[in-house]
Amino acid sequence: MYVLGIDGGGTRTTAVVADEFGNVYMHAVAGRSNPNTLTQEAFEEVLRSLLVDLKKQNDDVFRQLSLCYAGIAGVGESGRDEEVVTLLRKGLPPQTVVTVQNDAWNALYAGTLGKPGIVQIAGTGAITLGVNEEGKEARVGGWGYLFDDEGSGFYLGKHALKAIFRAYDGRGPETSLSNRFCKHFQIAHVPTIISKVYGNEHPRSVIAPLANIVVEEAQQGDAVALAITNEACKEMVHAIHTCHRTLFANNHATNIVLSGGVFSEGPFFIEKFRALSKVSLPSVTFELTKVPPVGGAVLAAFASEGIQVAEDFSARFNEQL
Ligand SMILES: Nc1ncnc2c1ncn2[C@@H]1O[C@H](COP(=O)(O)OP(=O)(O)OP(=O)(O)O)[C@@H](O)[C@H]1O
Repeated sequence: MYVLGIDGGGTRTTAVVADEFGNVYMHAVAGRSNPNTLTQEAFEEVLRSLLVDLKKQNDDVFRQLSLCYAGIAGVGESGRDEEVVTLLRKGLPPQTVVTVQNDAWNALYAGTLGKPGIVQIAGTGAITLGVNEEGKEARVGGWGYLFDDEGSGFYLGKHALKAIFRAYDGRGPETSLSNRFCKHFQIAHVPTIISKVYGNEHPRSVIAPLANIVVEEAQQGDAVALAITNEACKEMVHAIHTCHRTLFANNHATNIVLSGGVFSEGPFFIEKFRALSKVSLPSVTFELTKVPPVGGAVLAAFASEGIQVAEDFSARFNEQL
């Protein structure tokens, strides 16, 4: 069975046609596709060009597409799902069943390989989502960087900035983050960071990338950086517990997937998550995604029809992508 998976993000949109064995037939990339940050024409053009590109690559397979699952950023809360379904239908063969969801679901299935579970995403922003065996869905957090998004890159960066200014004043302990941030911004003194944060770029784009440094310093043993990452993990585990309680019995053997740039140093976080939930959620397992998000979209398409994929799906998919 041929399936089209689409991962529409804030920077680019990826589409892949694959089968249940993980064979990849077509692969196309276009610009960002969050409908809330694009004009209607620009949004339609991204999806149209993506489908035209795929069709050109292999018209024979394209005509046989059974399912299309598009996980698109900004879709869900905005209530624009139906509009996106209609748009995709225009460019797809008549028999193709189209499903449109928020792109966070791609991340879940990229880890659970199509099974129920929970995903904790921590990129620039953060959100917790899950689905159970009955198809019930739950979402916790991710309501915006100004007051939510605990555990995100922005959260880590913001708390680290707070800490270096406290250290500068003598209100808080010394931290290696001060030197690291000065080097990062190529400045000599901590207060000069202010002009960088309140400069021309959006503060989120300046603050979130500091997360790499925070995690590096935490791994090097800096107590302040370590406390920030520990607090972030506690917050995320709180969100995971809340989501879990809504969907599963306490002793359910749930897959909890960690996805997003903040988890690049996977084992460091997995260990913390395990320790924090050892008593409260003894049967859960934490894991990183096994295929890229677009692979998660393909898996979500199969899951939506109750189709089991081959055991070596991820290995073949990753090899062929
Ligand atoms: N090795 C690393 N260790 C810790 N954090 C990292 C690492 N690499 C990247 N990050 C952080 O991950 C974040 C970006 O992650 P990602 O690319 O998944 O997010 P995004 O797609 O831009 O945002 P979102 O998922 O919120 O839409 C940044 O805050 C960055 O600092």
